Amino acid sequence: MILDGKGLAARRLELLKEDIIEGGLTPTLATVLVGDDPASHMYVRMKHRACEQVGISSVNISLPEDTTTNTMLDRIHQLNEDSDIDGILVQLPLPASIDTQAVLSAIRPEKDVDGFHPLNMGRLVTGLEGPRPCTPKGIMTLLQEYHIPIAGKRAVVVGRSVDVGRPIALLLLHAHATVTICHSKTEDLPSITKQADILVSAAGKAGIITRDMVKPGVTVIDVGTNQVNGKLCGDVAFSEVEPVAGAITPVPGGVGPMTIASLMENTVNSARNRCGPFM
Ligand SMILES: NC(=O)C1=CN([C@@H]2O[C@H](COP(=O)(O)OP(=O)(O)OC[C@H]3O[C@@H](n4cnc5c(N)ncnc54)[C@H](OP(=O)(O)O)[C@@H]3O)[C@@H](O)[C@H]2O)C=CC1
Ligand SMILES: Nc1nc(=O)c2c([nH]1)NC[C@@H]1CN(c3ccc(C(=O)N[C@@H](CCC(=O)O)C(=O)O)cc3)C=[N+]21
Repeated sequence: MILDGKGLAARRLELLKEDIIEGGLTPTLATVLVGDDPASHMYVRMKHRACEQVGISSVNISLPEDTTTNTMLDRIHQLNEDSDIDGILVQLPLPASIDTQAVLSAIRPEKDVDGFHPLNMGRLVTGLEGPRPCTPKGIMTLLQEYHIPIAGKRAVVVGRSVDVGRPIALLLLHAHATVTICHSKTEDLPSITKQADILVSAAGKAGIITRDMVKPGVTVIDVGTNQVNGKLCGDVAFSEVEPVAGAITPVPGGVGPMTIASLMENTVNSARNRCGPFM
């Protein structure tokens, strides 16, 4: 079975559009984009297009590659103070000269639609309500929509980044999976991935998950977005893994659109909570 993230995301955006109208909400998202990496520009454009589609106002702040951490902090501060702005997204990665953690920590937690602020990360660890990182949130929505059993199952996450690997491992743990996190120092990766009932690959390495590394019937979530000869492909060797998998996300059309739908949901939640913080 193919897990159709593109279709599900489109349905979620339609529902969100109705929620915005019914709630009389006027959500506004601000994106901050530094430098001229074409992929980052494309992703930010996609986010603004989704905003337009659901009725979220959006503004983009583009800054040059040589922007300093202090200038970034000033801009974040202005957005924090601007009562018209509900959500702030700083497109990652930032140039190496900018202190990413300092920037993410400067965003008011109530406006942190990526869920990357340390306070919101703490809420994620403890299981308190709060904005969840968009890609992991989108993956959980996809698993729930397709009624993939999680409780008691073995989940293996390949990748331990702060934005994807760690938070998806925690969300799966909260849903009562038995979770293993793998990374570049993991020894004998195939022996671990073969145990997975749910395998999430967020390594950013085209084709690292092959047929011999998975158990028949596994649910495969492919987060990877890799450019190979000008073509977008995931971490999973799709054509050989798909026949043995019970369910699998395609790239494109899987996790990516769900990430954007989650961002829209987090922005609307911020607008709903405008009068008070997340509880
Ligand atoms: N579709 C979407 O919505 C999104 C897609 N992405 C994509 O997902 C991928 C991962 O993103 P992100 O988490 O930010 O990337 P990072 O580069 O920050 O993290 C990659 C992780 O994978 C691990 N890793 C790398 N190579 C291997 C290997 N051969 N075996 C085992 N583990 C390995 C690294 O280990 P170590 O820690 O030891 O270095 C690291 O923990 C990228 O392709 C990115 O473009 C990201 C966000 C959203
Ligand atoms: N602060 C921050 N938050 C993010 O959420 C964030 C980020 N920075 N930096 C980069 C990554 C990457 N990311 C994607 C979003 C959508 C698609 C997506 O929709 N992809 C389409 C394909 C697009 C195409 O055709 O190339 C798909 O998979 O179907 C992919 C990747 C969000 N990220």
